[in-house]
Amino acid sequence: MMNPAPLSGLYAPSLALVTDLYQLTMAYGYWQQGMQDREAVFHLYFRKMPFKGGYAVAAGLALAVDWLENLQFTDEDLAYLGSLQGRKGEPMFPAAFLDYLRQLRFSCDVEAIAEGSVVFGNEPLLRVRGPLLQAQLLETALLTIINFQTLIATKAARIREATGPTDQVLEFGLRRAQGFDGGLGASRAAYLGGADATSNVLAGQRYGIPVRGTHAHSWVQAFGDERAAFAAYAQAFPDDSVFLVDTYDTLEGVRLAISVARDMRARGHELGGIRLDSGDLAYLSREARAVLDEAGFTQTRIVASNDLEENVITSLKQQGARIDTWGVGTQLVTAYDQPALGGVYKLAALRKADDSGWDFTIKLSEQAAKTSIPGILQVRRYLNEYGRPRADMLYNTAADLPAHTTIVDPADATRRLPIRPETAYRELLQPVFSRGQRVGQLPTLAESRAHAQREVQGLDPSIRRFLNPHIYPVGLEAGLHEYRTQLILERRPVRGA
Ligand SMILES: Nc1ncnc2c1ncn2[C@@H]1O[C@H](COP(=O)(O)OP(=O)(O)OP(=O)(O)O)[C@@H](O)[C@H]1O
Ligand SMILES: O=P(O)(O)OC[C@H]1O[C@H](OP(=O)(O)OP(=O)(O)O)[C@H](O)[C@@H]1O
Ligand SMILES: O=C(O)c1cccnc1
Repeated sequence: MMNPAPLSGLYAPSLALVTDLYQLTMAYGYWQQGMQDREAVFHLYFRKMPFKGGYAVAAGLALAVDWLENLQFTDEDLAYLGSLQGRKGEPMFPAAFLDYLRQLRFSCDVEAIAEGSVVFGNEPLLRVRGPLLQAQLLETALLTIINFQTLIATKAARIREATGPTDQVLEFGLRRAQGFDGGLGASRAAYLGGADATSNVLAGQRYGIPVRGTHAHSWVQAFGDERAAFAAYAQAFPDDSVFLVDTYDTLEGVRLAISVARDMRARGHELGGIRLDSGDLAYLSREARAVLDEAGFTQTRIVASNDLEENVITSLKQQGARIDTWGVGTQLVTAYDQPALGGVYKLAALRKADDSGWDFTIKLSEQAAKTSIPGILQVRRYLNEYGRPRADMLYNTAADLPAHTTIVDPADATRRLPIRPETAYRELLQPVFSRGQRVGQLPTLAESRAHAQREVQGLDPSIRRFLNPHIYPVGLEAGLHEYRTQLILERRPVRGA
């Protein structure tokens, strides 16, 4: 089926108010202090791997780019901000500041990891460098977009891992999604992460995702008689019919589907498939396959749905289920077992007030893993002799990199991985905006999807497994590790015994 070109400009006109109030109060404060143009560097990253998995799939960059390109405060936005009042009834933001916001145009540098890339905890997916006020203002929207997209793309990749590469995965989640926007975003991310199609028609129009579907139980109920319902559906879609066979008795439903399929075949049409939506899907699919094959319908597909997710799919496969198309809704679009990715956006460097260099900043935490990483970071992915990811190193691009680098595990500094100088690598953060202007072309959604599949398949199976996956090594370049340790020691209050 040909798909029309996707619409662009999802976030036009500007959605500048997709932010938390505190971003705007800080912006006002920076402007008042004359700090608005101090150059700053922020990193967006998550710490804990979603779904206790071994990898995540980066997603959302194209949406973030769309939002950034359209970013400006409209007259309506400014009128609303002008109407906000403080506790004593005074305007929260003075007119001069609103005028400043009116002329504000996005002018940051953005580097990002391509959508569909496999990523791990602590790695900046995005690096923003630019005027402090602006770079700070982007935090909430960037996190909203990247957190959700990455979460759902990762869930979809896991479901794809369970089904294997040749089965079909249909995303059926819209009705159970967190609202229209949640459903639309989830359909995009699910496709990027490995789903083949969606039932969500708006996502088909917006993003060019193939749309697919079967029919509901209500269709059968409306006819009362299953055979009549199937025949009527076949009349409407003689070459695109999938019959839902479990409204009354599943195996009887399969026999009726075959009876209608024979009539269809006599008229030169083939039944596309049947759908199972309840009961023991392993048993019923095996039985259905046997009956279909026996009747000569070996190409008729078996679609299954009913609260499916990667563990159930894995179990069904192990039980010899003969399902070749998986309809997955609730568990995928809501990321049911982990409904949020905890990505953060942290300030890592600030130009000195006298412009004589950088101050690298750090946020301390009781938990060592939560202490931020200072610097202007790049992620270098070292590859093994087969071109597969071996280990990732975060390093500060503003410091010299020695010829012989060593990766230090920030959770346990005694764990070190020396890197031979000839080891092949890729730099994952690539320019997307330079001073607010786009750099290069973004891949299409279908290209990012293909990239995701190559990336996940390029990982060692020990990292891809669901149960206690092997932890992929991600560490700090030794010099950066030492510098960070020194900053922590300088900042941490010393308490005597
Ligand atoms: N053979 C199986 N092994 C493991 N899990 C299965 C198997 N068959 C179905 N499931 C899953 O078990 C869960 C519950 O299935 P069950 O048949 O009880 O569904 P249900 O929704 O309660 O049934 P119904 O739709 O008839 O009310 C679903 O997530 C389903 O995908
Ligand atoms: O189970 P999920 O993974 O969320 O997949 C979507 C579900 O939505 C439909 O059920 P619903 O009962 O809403 O309608 P139906 O009459 O079409 O089955 C469909 O039959 C699936 O079971
Ligand atoms: O087309 C289907 O079979 C479908 C669509 C949405 C939800 N459940 C099933």
